[in-house]
Formats: sequence, structure tokens, C-alpha cells
Amino acid sequence: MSASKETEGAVAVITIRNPPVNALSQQAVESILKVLKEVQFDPAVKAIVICGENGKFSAGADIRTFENIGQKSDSLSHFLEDVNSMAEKSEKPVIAAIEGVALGGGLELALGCHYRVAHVKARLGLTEVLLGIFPGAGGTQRLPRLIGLLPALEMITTGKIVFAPVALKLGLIDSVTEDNTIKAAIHFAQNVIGKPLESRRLCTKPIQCPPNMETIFNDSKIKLKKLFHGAISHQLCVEAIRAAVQLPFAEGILKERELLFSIFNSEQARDQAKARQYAFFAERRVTKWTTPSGANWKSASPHPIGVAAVIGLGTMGRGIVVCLAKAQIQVIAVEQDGKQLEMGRKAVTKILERETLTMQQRGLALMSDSFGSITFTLDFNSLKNADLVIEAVYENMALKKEIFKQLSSICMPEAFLCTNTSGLNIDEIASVTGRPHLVIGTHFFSPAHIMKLLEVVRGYHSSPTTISTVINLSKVLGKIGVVVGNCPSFVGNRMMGPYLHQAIFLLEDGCYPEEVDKVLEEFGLAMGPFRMSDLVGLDVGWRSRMESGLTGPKLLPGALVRQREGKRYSPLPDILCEKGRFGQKTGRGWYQYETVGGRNAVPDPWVQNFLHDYRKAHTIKQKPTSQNEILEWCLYPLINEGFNVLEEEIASGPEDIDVIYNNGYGWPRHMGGPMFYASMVGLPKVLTKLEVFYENNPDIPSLKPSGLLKKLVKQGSPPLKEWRSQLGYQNSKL
Ligand SMILES: CCCCCCCC/C=C\C/C=C/C(=O)SCCNC(=O)CCNC(=O)[C@H](O)C(C)(C)COP(=O)(O)OP(=O)(O)OC[C@H]1O[C@@H](n2cnc3c(N)ncnc32)[C@H](O)[C@@H]1OP(=O)(O)O
Repeated sequence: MSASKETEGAVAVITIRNPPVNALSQQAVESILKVLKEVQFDPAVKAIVICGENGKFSAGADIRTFENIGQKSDSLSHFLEDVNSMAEKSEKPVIAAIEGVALGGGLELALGCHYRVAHVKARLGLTEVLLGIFPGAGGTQRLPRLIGLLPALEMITTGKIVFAPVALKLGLIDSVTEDNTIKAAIHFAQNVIGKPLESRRLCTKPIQCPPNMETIFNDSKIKLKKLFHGAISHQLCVEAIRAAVQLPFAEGILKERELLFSIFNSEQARDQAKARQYAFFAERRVTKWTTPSGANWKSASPHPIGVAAVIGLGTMGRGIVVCLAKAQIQVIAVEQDGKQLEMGRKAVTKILERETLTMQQRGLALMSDSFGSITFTLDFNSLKNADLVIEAVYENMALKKEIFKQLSSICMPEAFLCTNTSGLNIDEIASVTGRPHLVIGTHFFSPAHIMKLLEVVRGYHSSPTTISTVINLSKVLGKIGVVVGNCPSFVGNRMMGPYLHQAIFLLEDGCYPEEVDKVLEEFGLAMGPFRMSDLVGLDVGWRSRMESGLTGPKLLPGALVRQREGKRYSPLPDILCEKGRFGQKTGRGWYQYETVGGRNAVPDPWVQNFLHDYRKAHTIKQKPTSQNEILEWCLYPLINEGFNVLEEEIASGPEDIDVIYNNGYGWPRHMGGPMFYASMVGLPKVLTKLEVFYENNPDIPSLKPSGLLKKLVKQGSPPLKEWRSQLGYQNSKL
């Protein structure tokens, strides 16, 4: 049974029951249809309320079934629109009682109802586009009729979710309640029994259109192309809304169906939808973490964190303080230096003021006193009150060890000690404490209060409770925590290494930064390698290369300019740094910027001349490189490193890597993530290309194909979901 009926006087209450989120499977939809028909013919029923079991209206169509639907998926949307249309045509008022979520097909169902009553905390959105499809059960035709063209265009093309108070302002719902939503909806229903319904049927409503509609549609398509880098579903949304404006309702519904069907007829659109749906489930999969020692999410219980401390109020520390406070956790923010403390306090206050404003705009009544309280202090002893400490000072092993030594004696014996590092050895840091089992790495991404990713780096001694506590904390902070192993640069940055080197080698061989960036940005990456390096700052890598003796004063005399320890090395970024070109922060890097700190990257003739002279000085012949060659040359070594990471048990599955790339490195979701992309390109193709690259460039070791990649190809390239079973520990120790 996926829908049931009870009556409250003259009001029938239909409850959708499909745990955990009342997804609309074919069975659920058929069941709602059946009960809805029954109540239509029941003379005792004068009004109908539709709600969802367990405080959730519905999370929309059942995404799990999409894989098997394929070409026939049209039938699910068809069915769903049948229910919506039956509700709409009903001669008895139908009221949606929305608690929790009304997303995708769930909201489309609510749009078929005559009225919508929602709980104040309910979230509503037509999120289909984020799964590579679009609202195919009347949503593109009904929403613009209800809330107007422009707000509907925004919600449908971006998948934006709004909270009930904003939905009320938009006219998306009719009433908001802070009490029991079902009771409020029944009460609402009793009041509208017998009232005329014609004006409540969205199918009959005209759309109010501004005169410059065509410009609006065209501009929207251009904007979406930039924002979502060539994802097809966003463009189709605009077409469906155009149909809503230009055609009568019934014809618009047919057009919506035709456009939905076009997704299944286009290989590219289908692949993009598959990639996005894979990315959705991958994010749920990574919460079910495992470690090589056999610990896993089921075997450990997280500890709640009431008080957290942050050490260091630089850019990262400030962002971390903000996300803890936003999660209503009490924060102790510690600095060594009074001036830094004051600057940190001001910066945090400013960000929180902005956040308060955004929350108010999003209809969240949260004011600044709803944030966790923050104590700014120079007193290290105040750390004794923290359940968990996050050290966020700059990347220096000696300094971090010094701090952890102090933490070990100051903090409560059961307090968790986290280090925010993008690549330092967690075990070395843990070794100076008397509690290595409570020490763990938390690699936040900048800006820490915005970026969703958190790499949770388990040390050799990190206990399952420690891992579980930090993963749980990441959820509380609204982030996606991915458990990774301890190795230099962990997962994301480690895979970036070969990619960035390959991009720089392209400059030696004849390309220009803007050419390489263009190819990777057209592929869908948020930023090409050179724009990204300019943003991060070229000096970051330069300092670390100097530290490890690859350049600068520690470089051994007699080293060849373009080689280190027999491997190909490019001194190009070092030379740029020596010339003070650190990127955006100095106004010059691989590009030039209008000002110091400027964002607008403009190709720099200086760089072009410099590269020209460099090639001449080293007698390098400029090789023509096609767009496809640039793509393969940069991405395949990144993917290869991903296979190495899996083989070494640093990431526990391909989904973990893909979640890291989608949420921390600007990988386009409609390409699923690098490992998903490799599976779509075909592992044999990736392997063959790497073999050729390596044969021609034996001095670039990262081109050597990974053992796991070779093994998978030998096994006939099994689908990605089977790769985990090929990794040593996954099955053996659980
Ligand atoms: C090749 C393409 C074929 C396409 C076929 C087209 C048919 C078109 C028909 C009609 C148009 C309508 C389409 C849609 O409705 S698409 C679905 C739109 N809905 C969403 O985008 C919502 C997705 N869900 C979420 O955002 C969240 O899950 C949440 C906010 C509802 C709840 O979040 P949270 O409390 O954090 O819990 P989890 O995310 O962990 O979810 C719990 C559990 O539930 C599973 N789940 C969630 N949503 C769905 C769903 N729509 N279908 C199936 N399963 C869902 C989720 O996977 C978790 O499961 P677990 O990992 O096993 O625990």
C-alpha cells in the first residue's frame, strides 16, 4: 500500500506512504490515483487533503527506478500528470498539506491541488533539472501560471529550493503554519468546502507576461550555459516554459512531454542525466564509510559537539568559525596575536551579518542571536571547555606539532583534536599527543563557510568514534564529509598534481594559458588550471617546492633546468614567482588583472612573449595540439591518479573521489566526476591513451597506467558500481 485514506468529518485525508521520503514510484502513483478516484465518488467526502507520511510530503519521482525506466520513463511522468490533472479537475477542493519537503514531482503534485498549506520549515522546489531531467508532470506549465514567468523561470531552470515563508510571498502556497500541518490543512479544507474552484485550477489561468519575453528567454539560455557549462536539461527547461507562454495548457503539456522524451533520444542528454543521478546517489553512498581496518559507519556512534574551538583566525579559521556558529554550535575562537584576533573578530562578524541577511531573504527567521555564541580569546586555556578543537593555522609541520602538544595537555581527555591541513601527515601531528586515536584531519575548502566539501582524513590511529563524530559534524555543518586515507595531499590535491603538471608542460610545448583553460572550461570545469592557479596563488606551490628542494636555495647544484631526479620538470611557475607574479593577489600571474586582487583574467602579452623566449632558449619545437589532445593530456593523468588512490586504499570507492571533485574542485556534475567520466569514456580508451603518453614521455611517471586500471580493463571493464569489489579491503574485512 503506497497511499491510504482516512476521514475527518467531511474531509478525506490521503497519506502517501513510501518511506523514507515518500518518493513517487509507479506503484505509489497508481495507489494515489486509485484512492483519489475513490474519494471523488464518495458522497460523504466534501474536501480532500493530500499529505505524506512521517512529516515529508514527497521527495518527488523515485530516482531509484530511473535507471530501469530508460525510454519508458515517459510513462511515469504521464502517470504523475494523470494524478495531478485528476486533482485539478476534482469538483471537491483538494488541499496539499506540505511538511518537510515537496520536491520535484512532489511539488508538481501539490501544484495540481487547488490549495497548498505548508509548515513553516517545509522546503519546496522543482529540483528535477539537477538530476538532468526537468519537471515533466505539468510543473513547467503550472508554476508560471501560479507565480509568474520570471520567478518560475528561476526556480525551474536552477532547481532552487525555497522555504515556506518565501513560497508564501511568491504565491506558491496559500498558508503557512507553525503547528500541525495536517490539522491546519483539514481546517483550511473545511473553510473552502462549496467555494467555486474554477479560479483555483492552474490549467485555466493565463500567464502574465512581460513584453520582452523573447529577450528574457534568450538571455536566460545564455546565462544558464555559462552557469551550468553546457548541461542540456537547463536549456530544455526554458523551452518548456516558452511553450507554457505560447501554447494553450493542453498543448503545453504535450510539448513538455515531447521535450522530456527528447532527453531519452539524445545520447548526450541521457548521459548527463545518468551522471547527475549517479552524483546524487554517490553523495549518499559516501556517508556509509568504511576503513581498511574494517571499521565502518554502522560500527561507530558519533559524539554530539556542543562546544567547538578553532585555533587561528586566518581565512580558513574565520570560515570554519562561521560554519560552526551557523550550525548553532558554541565556538571558542583562539588567536596568538591581539591584532590578528581583532581582525578575525571583525571579519567573522561581517560574514555573519551577510549570512543573516541572506537567511532573512530566504525566509529563515534566524537572526544573529540564533547563531552559536562565539568567544574570541587569546587564552589557550579556554580550550579546556571544548568537545572538539579544529586547528587552522598555516601549513607548517613544526608549528602544528607545537600546538598539538599543548592541546594534548590543555584539552579534556575525551576532546577530539582536528587539524585543518591540505596535505600534511596526520600521523606525525598525532604522534606528539597522548591521544592519537582522537586526532583526525579536517581538510576544509575555501571559502570554508560556503564550500560543501570536507575531506576527513583518518590517521593510522584515528578511532571509528572520531571518524564518525567528524562525519556527523560535517552533516550538521551542511557539508559532505568524505573519509580519506593519510597520504601527501590526500585525494583531491593529490589528483590535481599530475593535472597541473600536464597543463604546464603544454605551455612548454606551444600552448598558451588561455587556450588550455578554454578547453577545460568548455568541458565544464568551473575554472581552467591557469585561472585556478592564479586564484589560489602561485606562491603557495612555489613555497612548497622550495621547502622540498625542487627550486630555490635548497636546490642541489648542477640540477638540470627542466629535470629533477630524472623526471621532467618545468620551471615556468618558479620563474613567474621569482618575477613577483603570484596571480590575482599581485595583479599578475598566468594572466593580467585590472588591479591587485582583481578577478577578471585577461591574456597577457608579457606571458606570451615570455613563453616564446623560453621555448627558443630551450630549443623546444612548438607542437600543434588539438582541443581533444589537451583534454586527454590533462584529464587522463588525473583519472590515473584516481585509480592509484583507490588501489592504495586512500579512497574507499570511485564515488568518494567523484564526490570530492564535484563538491571541491568545480567538476561539472553532468559529467558525474572524474571516475564516472572515465567509465563513460571507456576504460580501454583511457588505458590505451595513457600507454601511448607514457611510451612517448617515460620521464613523466604519473603517466604510467595504474595497476587497478589495467586490472579492470583485463576483466572486461566492469561497470563502476563493481569497482569497489576489486579493492583489497572492501569485502574481506567487513
Ligand atoms: C534517465 C532518466 C530517467 C528519468 C525519468 C523521468 C521521469 C519523470 C517523471 C516526473 C517528473 C518528476 C521528476 C522528479 O521528481 S525527479 C526527483 C526530484 N526530487 C529531488 O530532487 C529530491 C531528491 N532528494 C533530496 O533532495 C533529499 O534526499 C531530501 C531533501 C528529500 C532528504 O534529504 P535527507 O534528509 O538529507 O536524506 P537523504 O538525502 O539521505 O535521503 C534519504 C534516503 O532517501 C533517498 N531518496 C531521497 N530522495 C529520493 C527520491 N526522489 N527517490 C528515491 N530515493 C530518494 C536517498 O537516496 C536516501 O536513501 P539511502 O541512501 O538509501 O538512505
